[in-house]
Amino acid sequence: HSVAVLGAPFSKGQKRGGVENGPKAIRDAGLIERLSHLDYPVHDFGDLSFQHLEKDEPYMHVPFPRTVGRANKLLSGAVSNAVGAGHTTIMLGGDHSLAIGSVEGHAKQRPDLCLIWVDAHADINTPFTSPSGNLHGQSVAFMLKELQNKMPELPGFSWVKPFLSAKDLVYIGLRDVDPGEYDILKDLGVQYFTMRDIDRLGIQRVMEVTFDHLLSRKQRPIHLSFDIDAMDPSLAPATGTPVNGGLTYREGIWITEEIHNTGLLSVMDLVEVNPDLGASREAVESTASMAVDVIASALGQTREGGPITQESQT
Ligand SMILES: N[C@@H](CC/C=C/[B-](O)(O)O)C(=O)O
Ligand SMILES: [Mn+2]
Ligand SMILES: [Mn+2]
Repeated sequence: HSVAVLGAPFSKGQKRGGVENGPKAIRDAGLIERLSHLDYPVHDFGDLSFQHLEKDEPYMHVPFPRTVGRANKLLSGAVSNAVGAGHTTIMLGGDHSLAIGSVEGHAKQRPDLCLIWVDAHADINTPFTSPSGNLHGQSVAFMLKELQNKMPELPGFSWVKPFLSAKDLVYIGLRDVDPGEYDILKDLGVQYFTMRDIDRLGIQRVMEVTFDHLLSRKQRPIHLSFDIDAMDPSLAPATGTPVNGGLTYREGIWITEEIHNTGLLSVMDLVEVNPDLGASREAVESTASMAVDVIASALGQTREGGPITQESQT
């Protein structure tokens, strides 16, 4: 099958300028060229253009709700079309509020999808539990059926009907979870692996348990929502909410190689690359290059040159 690349230059899910330049930074790091070496056609759909609404007062302490809601409605349609056309779709962010549109649009085509959220953060605050009000820290709360009665009617989001069950979600890389998020994760029994869990179990076991949890009853499409801040800040410094003690390069690439090997990857988000936040040009380039490596390995690029075969895994 073919690959579609879709840029989403958007930043209003949080307050730090520059993340809207993420798609360009990732492209400038050679994404399309790298994907051209893989064995299927790549269609670059370019970048979506988002309207910034003039009147968009905060709701409670949540900034730009209508702008974020509108952007995600547009993105949902674009992702739905790309998946419907048979493409494995790569969405380049932009901040992580874009996952609302990306996963919702994917679920319109593949309602049986499961979601693997690789991130230092859980992004599962409601407007009531959020310490910042920033919607990039609330994305998952809009998706979950079990949180429907905990969510207010946010202006701009009436089009979003919760579509995901807590059992269809797994987190990998958590290390900065707010108290309200912790309560939600525990109440809903969400399967998650913190960085401590990864140190205890090792990344191979984490992926085995993840796939057993999500795929053992039946194989189904995977939505991988990869926040670049899951990686250790030494590897991805140019991002809005860096947290020490992140994934090593090899852990990050193990995750994406294993997801590729399921043959079930359908949509991948790569978000939160903010080229304005790198302390140097090298810092920006290493962050964007990390993003390209993560995407390329999720799409089949291997470290041993050819396809990863059974014997090479022994
Ligand atoms: N939990 C914090 C941080 C949110 C982080 C969002 B990110 O994972 O998309 O970077 C908040 O809700 O403000
Ligand atoms: Mn995130
Ligand atoms: Mn994050």
